[in-house]
Amino acid sequence: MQITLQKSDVLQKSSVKITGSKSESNRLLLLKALYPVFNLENVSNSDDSNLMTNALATSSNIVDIHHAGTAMRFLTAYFSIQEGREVTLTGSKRMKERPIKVLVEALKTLGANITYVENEGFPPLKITGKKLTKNKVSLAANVSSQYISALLLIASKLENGLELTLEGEITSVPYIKMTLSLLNQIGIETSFENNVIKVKPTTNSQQATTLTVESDWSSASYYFSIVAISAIGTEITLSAYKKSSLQGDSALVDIYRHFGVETSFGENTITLKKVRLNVAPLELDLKNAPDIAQTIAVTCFLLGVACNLSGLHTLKIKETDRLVALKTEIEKLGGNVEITNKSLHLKAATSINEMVSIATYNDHRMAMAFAPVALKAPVVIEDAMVVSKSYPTFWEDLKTIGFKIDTK
Ligand SMILES: O=C(O)C1=C[C@@H](OP(=O)(O)O)[C@@H](O)[C@H](O)C1
Ligand SMILES: C=C(OP(=O)(O)O)C(=O)O
Repeated sequence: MQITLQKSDVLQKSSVKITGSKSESNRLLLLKALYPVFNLENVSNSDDSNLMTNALATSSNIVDIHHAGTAMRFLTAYFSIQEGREVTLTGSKRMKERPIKVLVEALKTLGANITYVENEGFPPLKITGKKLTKNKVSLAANVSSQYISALLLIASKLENGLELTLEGEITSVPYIKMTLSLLNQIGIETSFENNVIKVKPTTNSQQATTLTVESDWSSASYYFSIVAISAIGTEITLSAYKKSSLQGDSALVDIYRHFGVETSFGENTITLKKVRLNVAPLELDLKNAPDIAQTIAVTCFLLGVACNLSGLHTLKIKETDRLVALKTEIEKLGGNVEITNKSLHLKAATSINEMVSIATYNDHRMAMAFAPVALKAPVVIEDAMVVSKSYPTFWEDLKTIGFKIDTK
């Protein structure tokens, strides 16, 4: 489905309730399968979390997780310890291009039985579950933090726990810390010192408790962008959020101050308000928050502000090569972008082309990051339902805050 977003005015004051974090949800769903003593509230209604729920519930020996990176990586570890079960874990065409060797090698070092069904180093995988007897492994930490989180999520089920040594520069660190915090919340002991993470084996004494997933900060980023390019005084209130978040993308609060957006915290809300017009060029390292790179690049383009974004080395192996996709689509709108393997450089734009058709490359974040363009010029978003990967009601929610959306 293709949609046309018409030039529209965001309501001066509006509010949106956003679904639970898909990162927190997919960790907690897996932990609940391992320790069925706790209840979850505000679980994400995203495709990726529904896929995770179904994959954990099925008894089928073929599990297809489509585009869901966290599900692919976390379930590789999960099925490795399901003794006596044989599963082929597969995904979309793109998933078969997203590397998984670092995780597979680490699990094999611990004793897992995993083979590649098609191409060496990539899904699909045939996993024969067994008891893993080793407890020490080193792995590269500069490719994807999801490999590390996957190992940590099963670590307390190994008879001697786990000691992970992280090699190289550690990428996406807040996601690793999120995993450790969630383990701690259900009573599992961990430590993270220098480049070594230790997880103690469980005593099976987890307390029954209810854990509430905070809403998704990456989804909130699109509203930060909308407020940033709106008139002074525009306010959007989002729920349910808290000040001490486990999600690294809560760095949005500091980052968008640069764009004249002030954030205030209510009891379980954040209110974003545009307070200042002048914006200086931006230099930013996003290695701790890769998922908001697209949002920020488009905000800068729409504000006519130059930016140099670094720390983007993981973007090439996500839902699409996000660096190439950003350059292509921003340039269709009239922007000037240079990219390397790990950075993006945008020149200050002076105008914007109308009725450009934005390709989304099976990437939810391409569709959502370019939606704010409509505030400057009418724009077409191709394959718009791609947003369901993380935020299925995105377009409905945009309508409630004043966007005009025509469906074709
Ligand atoms: O652990 C997670 O929930 C995630 C980790 C990040 O991936 P990388 O560590 O591969 O950068 C992030 O981009 C992804 O959307 C979610
Ligand atoms: C990269 C993402 O997801 P995943 O790696 O889990 O597919 C994302 O949601 O931006």
